[in-house]
Amino acid sequence: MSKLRVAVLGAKGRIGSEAVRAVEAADDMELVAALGRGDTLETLTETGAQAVVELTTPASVMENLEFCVGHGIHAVVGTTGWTDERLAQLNTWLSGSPETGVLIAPNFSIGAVLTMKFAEQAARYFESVEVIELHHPNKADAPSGTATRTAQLIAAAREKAGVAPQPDATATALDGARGADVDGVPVHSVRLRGLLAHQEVLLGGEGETLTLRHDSLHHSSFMPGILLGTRRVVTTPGLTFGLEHFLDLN
Ligand SMILES: NC(=O)C1=CN([C@@H]2O[C@H](COP(=O)(O)OP(=O)(O)OC[C@H]3O[C@@H](n4cnc5c(N)ncnc54)[C@H](OP(=O)(O)O)[C@@H]3O)[C@@H](O)[C@H]2O)C=CC1
Ligand SMILES: O=C(O)C1=N[C@H](C(=O)O)C[C@H](O)C1
Repeated sequence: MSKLRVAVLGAKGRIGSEAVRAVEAADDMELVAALGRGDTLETLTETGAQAVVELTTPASVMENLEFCVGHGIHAVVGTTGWTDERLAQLNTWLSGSPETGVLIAPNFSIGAVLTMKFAEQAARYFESVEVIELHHPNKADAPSGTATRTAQLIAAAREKAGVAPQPDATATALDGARGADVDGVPVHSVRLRGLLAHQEVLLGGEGETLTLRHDSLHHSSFMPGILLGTRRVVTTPGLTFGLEHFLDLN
């Protein structure tokens, strides 16, 4: 069987360099390009890349995806910074290339995806919920894409269940003391040397609390998800948001 021809964008970065090694080690894939900043995207067509793993920066990802989708190259995207406007733009590009698949995964770690799903399930049973994400200090964005997605899922589940806004009697606060407000869910960002990528979802009800915690201890934690996403995206046209859609969860 012929191998899937895969390219990595952001190949010199923290996660991109790990992805290069993971693709090289996968029996069913061939790494045809490993591109960094300044490298030409034409390399993707010249090398016949069928799928791209996009791990760059929010400032670069849209230009890269416009090229990939425009050339019918499937994409697996870990880069953060997704807004409704960006998703609409991407869908417009995809409508002009209906056989192309794009997976955007706020987090490729299976444990992190499950944490999001568990938080979504638990959200309607508790009065209060707050998210704390903790990352290495070189991370460019806050809150993390994972925390933003987690808060959005929680908020949607609570709205669907008709849960009242959570209690919070704060009358005065220093700017930022109560975190960022993501759809009504407070999200707190910690940046600390020694950490990689961690998240806690704190849920509180009458006389009890539930804490969901996930820790990515090494960039290898993201690789099974990247490889799974790459294998699946080539047969899944259109936009898929979240690795959970490829995990056969019910
Ligand atoms: N979904 C997930 O599971 C995960 C997502 N991420 C996300 O992935 C992104 C990258 O993270 P991380 O590796 O830590 O960041 P890094 O800064 O270490 O890596 C990004 C790399 O992309 C390069 N780059 C920038 N623009 C381009 C471009 N146009 N073409 C090719 N390469 C480019 C950068 O080059 P230069 O240094 O010259 O700027 C850098 O080498 C972030 O958005 C992060 O949040 C990270 C981990 C897991
Ligand atoms: O920048 C990182 O490191 C990570 N970014 C992603 C995010 O913002 O959620 C995924 C993971 O948390 C690691």
